[in-house]
Amino acid sequence: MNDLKLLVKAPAKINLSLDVLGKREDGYHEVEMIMTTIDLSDHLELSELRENEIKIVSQNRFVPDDQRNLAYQAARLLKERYGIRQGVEIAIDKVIPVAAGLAGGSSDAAATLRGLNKLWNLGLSLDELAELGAEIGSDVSFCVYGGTALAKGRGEKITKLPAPPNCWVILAKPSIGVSTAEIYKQLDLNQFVHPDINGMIEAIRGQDFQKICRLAGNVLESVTLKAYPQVAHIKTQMKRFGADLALMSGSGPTVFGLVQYDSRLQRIYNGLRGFCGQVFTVRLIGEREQS
Ligand SMILES: C[C@](O)(CO)[C@H](O)COP(=O)(O)OP(=O)(O)OC[C@H]1O[C@@H](n2ccc(N)nc2=O)[C@H](O)[C@@H]1O
Ligand SMILES: Nc1ncnc2c1ncn2[C@@H]1O[C@H](COP(=O)(O)OP(=O)(O)OP(=O)(O)O)[C@@H](O)[C@H]1O
Repeated sequence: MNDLKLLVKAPAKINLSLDVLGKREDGYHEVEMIMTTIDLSDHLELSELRENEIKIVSQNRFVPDDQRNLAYQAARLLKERYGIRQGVEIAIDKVIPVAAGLAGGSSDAAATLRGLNKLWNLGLSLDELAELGAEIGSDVSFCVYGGTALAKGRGEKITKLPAPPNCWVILAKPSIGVSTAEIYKQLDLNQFVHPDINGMIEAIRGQDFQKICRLAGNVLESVTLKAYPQVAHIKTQMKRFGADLALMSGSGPTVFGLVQYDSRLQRIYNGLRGFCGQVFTVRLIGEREQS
């Protein structure tokens, strides 16, 4: 039987910069990334259950409905850490493509942490939720805060940044999924040029759209573009159709384009729709939402 319900939004992220500094002893890589949230969101409905269980409901067949789901792991972590005996049903209306490089699962986990903090009156701060999030996955801490940030360490050390200048974001995802672990594993640290992260921070602070486009870079492209030539093709076409920037997000395979003026949007969208599985046109969110 259901009692209280809460709706929570879980927005996707893109990486404006993604640099890898080296491999760590724990098997992870030391990264420096600039991440920003975009207006493409999953919607979660959290409902109290009388039974002491975590139930995942989703219509999307690629979303696991058991402990493999990152939202499940978030609920279990809070239950164990704070001795919660109540159950919860987490209904996930999946909008963000799965295994796409857009942190869909991580954002669902972060939204679950934020939502259950309210539903169960835990009184945790965003910083505390972000620290818990790091136990679930490297992108979860950023997703707890949202907005725009520099992420260091294995991705969990977050420094807030201002929102980039407003623009359109075109997302193009070919119909393949990419394993993040596999891409990191194949990365050759001598095979790429490091993006200028400090320059990118300056460009964001200075609201310089052209400089942002010039300095954006993702070293994981050195692996994914070789392994999946269709991703490289999308990048080339997106630029050709008129995007100011075309870059892969995370470990891919989604490519995002930034476009400042509406006049070019339709042309790029139509061009990509011709050959690419899923195409979305959205806005940057850029600013943190209040918890
Ligand atoms: C590619 C990005 O999405 C960019 O935002 C993140 O770096 C990856 O974040 P994520 O999917 O939350 O990653 P996790 O679930 O923590 O890790 C998945 C796998 O990716 C590799 N991994 C991840 C993060 C990192 N800094 N170094 C790594 O080598 C590890 O093999 C790990 O087992
Ligand atoms: N809530 C969830 N939504 C989608 N996938 C999930 C979820 N929980 C677990 N997964 C599993 O995680 C895998 C990666 O999915 P996800 O959409 O999070 O990847 P991603 O966007 O590439 O993540 P990142 O950008 O953080 O590397 C999926 O194949 C799926 O099995």
